[in-house]
Amino acid sequence: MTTVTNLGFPRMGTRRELKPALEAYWHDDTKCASLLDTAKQLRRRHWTLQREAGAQVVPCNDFSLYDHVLDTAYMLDAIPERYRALADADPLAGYFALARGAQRDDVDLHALEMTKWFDTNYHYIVPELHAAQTFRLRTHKPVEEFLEAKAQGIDARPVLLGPVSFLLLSKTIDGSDRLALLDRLLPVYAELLGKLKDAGANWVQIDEPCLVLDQDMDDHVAYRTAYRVLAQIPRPKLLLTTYFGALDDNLALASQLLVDGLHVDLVRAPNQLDDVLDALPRQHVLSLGVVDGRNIWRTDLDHVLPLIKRAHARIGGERLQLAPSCSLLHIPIDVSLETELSSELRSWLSFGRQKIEELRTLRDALKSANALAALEDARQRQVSRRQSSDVHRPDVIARVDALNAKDAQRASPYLTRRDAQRKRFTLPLFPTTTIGSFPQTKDVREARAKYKSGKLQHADYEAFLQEQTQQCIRFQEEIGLDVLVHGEFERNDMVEYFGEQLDGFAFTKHGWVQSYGSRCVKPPIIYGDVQRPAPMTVRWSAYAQSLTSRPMKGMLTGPVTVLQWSFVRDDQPRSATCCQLALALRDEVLDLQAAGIGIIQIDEPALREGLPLRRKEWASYLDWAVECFRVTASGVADDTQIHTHMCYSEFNDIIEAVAAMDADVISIETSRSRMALLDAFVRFHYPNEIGPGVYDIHSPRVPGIEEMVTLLEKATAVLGPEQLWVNPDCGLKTRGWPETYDALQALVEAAHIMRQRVAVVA
Ligand SMILES: Nc1nc2c(c(=O)[nH]1)N[C@@H](CNc1ccc(C(=O)N[C@@H](CCC(=O)N[C@@H](CCC(=O)N[C@@H](CCC(=O)O)C(=O)O)C(=O)O)C(=O)O)cc1)CN2
Ligand code: MET
Ligand SMILES: [Zn+2]
Repeated sequence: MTTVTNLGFPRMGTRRELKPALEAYWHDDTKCASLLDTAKQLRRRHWTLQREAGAQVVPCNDFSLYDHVLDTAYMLDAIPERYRALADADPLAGYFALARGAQRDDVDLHALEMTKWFDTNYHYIVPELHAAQTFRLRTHKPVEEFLEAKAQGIDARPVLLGPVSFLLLSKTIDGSDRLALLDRLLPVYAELLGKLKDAGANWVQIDEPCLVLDQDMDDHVAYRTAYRVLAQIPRPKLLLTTYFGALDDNLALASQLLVDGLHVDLVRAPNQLDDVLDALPRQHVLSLGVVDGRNIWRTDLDHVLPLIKRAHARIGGERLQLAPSCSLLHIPIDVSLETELSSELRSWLSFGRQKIEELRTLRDALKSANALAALEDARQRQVSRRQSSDVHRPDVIARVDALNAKDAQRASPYLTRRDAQRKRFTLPLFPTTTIGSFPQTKDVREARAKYKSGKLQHADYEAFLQEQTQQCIRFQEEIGLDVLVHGEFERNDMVEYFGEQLDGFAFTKHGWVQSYGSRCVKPPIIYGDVQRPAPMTVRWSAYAQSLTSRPMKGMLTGPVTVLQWSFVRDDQPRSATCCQLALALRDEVLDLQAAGIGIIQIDEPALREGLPLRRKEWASYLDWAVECFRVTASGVADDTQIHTHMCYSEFNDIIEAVAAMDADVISIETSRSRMALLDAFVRFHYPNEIGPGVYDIHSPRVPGIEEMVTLLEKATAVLGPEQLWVNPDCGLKTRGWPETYDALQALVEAAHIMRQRVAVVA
């Protein structure tokens, strides 16, 4: 009979219980037992919840105290030498040191790199390997979590990150070939699988998400080798699990690997079903990802049921499993907690629990007529969404339709604008600025929490924010920054803040999704046509400008980033929604200009992560993404200076698109790479101005003046001094005031030194 399964569950808890437990332990390591106890309770609660919702197979080892890639590296003992003493003495402290670094007594360890998990807003820790890397089983976490579930009467299916994806998601520090380590890695996977079998596991979900990427011949050989070796040992059955896209040209390979079943993503890639059915070996189990693990909409069951029936007719119920498209890590847990949403909107939504319930309905619909009522209910929800006048706004559609090429084009070419702007602002060489946010201290967050819960009056909250903004501006003036910012104290998050003010958006109370470690975001939900009922940032920017005679930079989040970090409607192309956002933000840009704000920054840190996973789809994405940015930015006069900001980006592949954005100034993150990320701009002869970050804001460490001067010298060696700005890598919201004060003072001093050096040469 067809089985309802799940591939992974959020870890943080419906009330983010894991977050304070983690942060308490990081602050005070005597809280260790309490952290582990919270974690155990969460696992138990989540297994029970999934069973109650209808999952017959629930995952284990999907839980993590920080990140599952880090767990895998740690388990395999793939930890760099510098952490080893600490990890041996105190395994938990060693584990977190890899993720967060450690400074105490005689220990000073920096953290491993963190990067985006495929095209999600989740970040994983990048394992750091080298040519002489060896592996062994350092922990038995998957076995322990399997036994923990078993003790609770649950026969869970352990999740492992597969050996090939593990290597492909890692990096080597010596430039050696990651896949060359496979031979050494496989015996450890074999040992682990043997132990899982001994513990009683019948099946293991082995994730190889890299199978949806462009993979070359070497990668293919690695998959073949891996699963041939793992076929030769006594082990549980393996469900080879792929998600976030189509197998496409990797399908033949995936179906030939010596495993026992295959999971495919039919949400992102519904069209692959027939090919998958054709390729599937006769004994294989097939797991169909039919509800969207990446988004929060209820599934159109009438659309999905025929797919399932087709598979059922071909392979029968025994070999068929129904699942979310991917782990539910990327969505919140339970929509029934969102009592403040309108009941109509809520009826369109499905969070983790509801996704599993939908799978149960589908399973029931396959086998009996009893599910008719549930199907009809689901149908009504779709109809109500399709017909809602809240969703569909003819005036918005008309405005998008009326867009033309001129709307995406500044009035004059860059050099003309540059002259107009130089006349207007008379900035020195190496102008200094920051990226927008200043420390979001506990005070700021507490005041907002009190205001939102009604414990702080509106006027008092306003006065508090004004006070913060004033202090921030005084501080910037004192240390001598050239272009100021207001500090973003009024914003909870750079995306949520805008979502809260736009029509077509809804926001949740408990819809937290893990971004990295204990840090979460609450992505807004774009459910309808987007419109801006009133200016969003003008009041704070104008207030800030009124406090200083220096230029105040307006601060907006760009359309692509708002899109990328929200839950986006699935009833029209993402590009259409992005276009609506671009128009709403264009109006904001124009209102800022009208209010006298002459410099406006439009942040697009997520532009690059929105790139499709397959290269053949890049061009069409970049076309509309850049176009949307330009629609937002292009309405202004020549002497209004448009900045953009992109952090965590590798620019080599997309430099043409970045240039096509035609921002007058772009700030980027370059300090960790010691300016290496600048190479693309140099090679491309990027014509506009650039602020390469000279201060790594991800660490409390304060960079010295000379260190920043050295970075600026490097930049000046390859770009003209008149092209360069001086700024940190990103906003300062996660920093504290003391280090911010010292670091920015040093940054201004570094710019002074550069000005003198250039003047002497001239
Ligand atoms: N959307 C988004 N995605 C992003 C980024 C980003 O800035 N935004 N940056 C990159 C890195 N990701 C990050 C993600 C989250 C955080 C972060 O600091 N998150 C905060 C929550 C931020 C927030 O929304 N805060 C709200 C709510 C704060 C809160 O939890 N309030 C408590 C009470 C707090 C108190 O009394 O101290 C409550 O409501 O219970 C606010 O400031 O208003 C956290 O997890 O701690 C930082 C970086 C990539 N993706
Ligand atoms: C993740 S990019 C952040 C940009 C934003 N203006 C800030 O300074 O926080
Ligand atoms: Zn940034």
